[in-house]
Amino acid sequence: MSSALDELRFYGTLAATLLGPRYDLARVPGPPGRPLLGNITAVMRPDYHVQMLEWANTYGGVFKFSLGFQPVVVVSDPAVAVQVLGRTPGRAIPRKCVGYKFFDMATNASGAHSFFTTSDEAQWAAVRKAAAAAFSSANVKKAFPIALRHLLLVAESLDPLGPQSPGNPYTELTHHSQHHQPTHQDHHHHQEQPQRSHEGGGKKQGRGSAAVADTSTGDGSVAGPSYPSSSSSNAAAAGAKGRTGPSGGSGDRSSSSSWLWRGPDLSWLRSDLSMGFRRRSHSSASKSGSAAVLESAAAVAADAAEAVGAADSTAAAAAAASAPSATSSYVDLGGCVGTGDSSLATSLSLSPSASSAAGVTSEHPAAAPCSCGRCGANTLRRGGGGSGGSGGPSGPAGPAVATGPAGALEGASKAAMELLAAAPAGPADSEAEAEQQQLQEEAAAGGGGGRAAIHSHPFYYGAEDDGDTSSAEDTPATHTAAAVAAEPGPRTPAAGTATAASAAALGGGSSGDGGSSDGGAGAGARRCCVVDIQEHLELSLLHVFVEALFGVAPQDFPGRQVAADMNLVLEEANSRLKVPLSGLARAVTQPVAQARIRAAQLRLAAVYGQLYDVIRARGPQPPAVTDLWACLGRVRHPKTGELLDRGGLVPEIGALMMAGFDTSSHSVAWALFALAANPGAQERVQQELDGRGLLRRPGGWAGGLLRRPGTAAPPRLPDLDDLPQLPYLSACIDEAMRMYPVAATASVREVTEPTRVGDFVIPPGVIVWPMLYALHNSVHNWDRPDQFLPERWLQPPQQREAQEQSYDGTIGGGGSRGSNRSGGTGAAPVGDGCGSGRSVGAGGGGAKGGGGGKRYMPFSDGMKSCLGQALGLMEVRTALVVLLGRYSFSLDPGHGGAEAVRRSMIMSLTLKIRGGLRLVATPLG
Ligand code: HEM
Repeated sequence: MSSALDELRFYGTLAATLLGPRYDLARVPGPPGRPLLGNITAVMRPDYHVQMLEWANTYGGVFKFSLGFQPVVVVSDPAVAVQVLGRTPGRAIPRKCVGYKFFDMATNASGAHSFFTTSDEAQWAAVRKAAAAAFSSANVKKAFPIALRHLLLVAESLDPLGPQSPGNPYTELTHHSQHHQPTHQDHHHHQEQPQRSHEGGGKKQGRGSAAVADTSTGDGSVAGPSYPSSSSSNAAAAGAKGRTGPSGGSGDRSSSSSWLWRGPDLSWLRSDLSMGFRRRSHSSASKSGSAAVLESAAAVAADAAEAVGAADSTAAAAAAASAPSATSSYVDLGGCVGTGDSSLATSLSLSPSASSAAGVTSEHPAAAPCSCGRCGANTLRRGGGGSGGSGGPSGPAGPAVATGPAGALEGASKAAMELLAAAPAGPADSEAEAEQQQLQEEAAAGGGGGRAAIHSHPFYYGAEDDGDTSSAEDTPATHTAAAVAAEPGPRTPAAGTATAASAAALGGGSSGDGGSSDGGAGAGARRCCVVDIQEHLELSLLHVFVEALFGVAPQDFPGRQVAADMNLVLEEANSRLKVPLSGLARAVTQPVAQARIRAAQLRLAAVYGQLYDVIRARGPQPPAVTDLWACLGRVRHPKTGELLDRGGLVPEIGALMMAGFDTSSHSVAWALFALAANPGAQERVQQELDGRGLLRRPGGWAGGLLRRPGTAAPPRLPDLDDLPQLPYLSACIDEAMRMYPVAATASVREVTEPTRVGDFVIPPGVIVWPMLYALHNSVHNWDRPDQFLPERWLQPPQQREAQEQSYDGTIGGGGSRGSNRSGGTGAAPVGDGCGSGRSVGAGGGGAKGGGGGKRYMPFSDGMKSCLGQALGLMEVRTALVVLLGRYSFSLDPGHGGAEAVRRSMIMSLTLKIRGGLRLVATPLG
């Protein structure tokens, strides 16, 4: 109700302003609007940023549209954008972040503002200052091994036929995402073209093949049956979409509308709003989730302080290594979760023994197909193989198809298995085996030496030692070792056999780099897997966030539920942002949907509250401890001087979480999309990785015919110093972030006093919106903006500048286009391997607005620019190095081509792909 009053008050003020003195608003060009509605109908689309870009191309770098009575001035002129964003508080134009009040929905349940959503409150300055210390390059360095570990696990999970680390939380995503739940968007596509399956389609292609282009024509040439539409696939999709909890449709990432179209789903009523963190062990199973977390919090804080005080980093590593092991593994939630049969809360409280009693396994998940008979979890879908290996129609999806390992084993030719088993191990084997042995020894020793940095982290959130007998393999440390050890190459005999057998069963259908798109007699037996990469990245980078910045082990964190809830709430926030008073209207017309969103909000708030408890339980920290949780714990209220209480800190925790994983995960997803759609660029990245030993190399050969699976040499693990040494990869990242700046609509401001924006004097109350998507894609700012051209970032700065001048558009009267880039060779990059590459932009004279301009600012600019830029870039680069070093990616033909994917873009705080980004991941080597 208070937010409704806020809205009414806002429009009252605005009306008074507009009836007052005259301004230049009427002179600002823009699309004609309808009486009363203005342009609401034009922007009531999930990809409204595309509409804004069209208007920017038509009306120029400063144009106006209206949401009912609310005028909005959109800025894509670089010089004016910089002026509006304000580089320093003193020079900033007076404004507040009015649009962002809706995103308070995602940061807390009470409607209080967080620092992300304000810029004028004193508390913003206090929190920003405190949090900034946590994003130092030293802390980014500390976060690197954590990010690497999670991303290795993600990489491992993309090859479900390969060995999996026990409890790899991403494997279950992969396997669920073998099935595709048609989204509303898909229905549109399906109307346009024959339905298709991802199931082993003979038209799957590998690197360099042209089939992606073929499918982008939407000609329906990809053979295969229709998507599964049975309840089993619904259940699987529910899992895949993170609908793990009682929120019903909340986990469906396809769109907020999806759950509306599905009709009322009252399963959320069974919600357990408390959603405590997961219990850790047998003994803690009787305690509340929070209690279990809090119990260990003090130990973590002690470790942290001790680590800081320790004379060298070895001591810190030792402190972490000596932390008792986590005693619970991720529970394979199976396909049943999200069907309403069991809530995540219930699943989370399963102790390891209970898990195994329930059939939960930490073995290769494919060895444990869900027995529910409905969800079809763990059945595999493969491109270029199986029944579709020869280009013929593939078998129907679902549990009935023996596509899992059992089926693979059954179907495997015994002779092929023997041949593969008998093939001599090449040098790669022995090397890799030695490496595996080393890793296992390290893991057994609890980290230390060599790659110990990966295995240990001073803030590793160890469980209490309660005599639990769970294996130490469950610790994140050994996950890393296992993940690395599981790189194709050395295999345990069982896994190797299964893989070989499966590969044989796949019949040599090629989706590999041979480019044979029709399966059949591919030179190497390849397997590939269709994954919703967005989902993997969201969850893994959320885990990185909580582990690196809050010192909370992901096992203790309901990551899938949080990601799903965040998606739901953010989409709602976006709709409210566009349509005035829509929140009020929806509360009346869609009470069930609104209640579901409210439930998600409350769950999120409960999670933030638990993180607050963790911070307080660890107690005050010495100034040398600069981890985010410690920094936040020190923030004092600017007026009272007291430490921020729960009401003050919870919204800030929520804001940081909101800002901290959605952005980086979708930046990676967009880069992978761009590279999947541009196989030539992808190959060049991989050549670059190869040059630094970061690419998985082909393995040995069996009988001269088949590449012997399991013999590929694992790539070297990247270290932080590798990241800036990959110029072509950096260029691809820059280009992907240019075309798809995830925080595309960030930076919405309301001017609070008469303000000059470009040539126009704008009255207070008007929303001024420097729109990054339009800035990055406007024809006025870029040559061929709709083309993915990494090369444009490789030119020497001077040449680039000259080129920029040559297509210096009509906006800004020849103003400078400070070509900031995200690192590497960019102007004035800050720091080292984790360097943010932040530059202040090569502003030149003559730009309209007088401040110079930057036409590339994916992290925004000015006093509210991204705090986590260095961390975010490190995550993006690490993810791409790890994933592209092990797989080649192509678009799932089911998407209907690259253009169709682009048409599925939605803006939901961040730019994402409705229904997920499905990529075919084909192991290299
Ligand atoms: C590639 C990844 C990322 C991108 C593209 C990105 C982009 C942005 C952008 C455009 C803004 C400005 C929003 C505005 O103008 O209101 C912003 C703000 C912010 N970002 Fe990021 N971000 C990324 C990663 C991160 C990470 C990993 C964190 C860590 C927690 C983070 C924390 C923040 C915070 C706290 C703010 C608000 C600053 C303030 O309001 O003063 N970001 N980000």
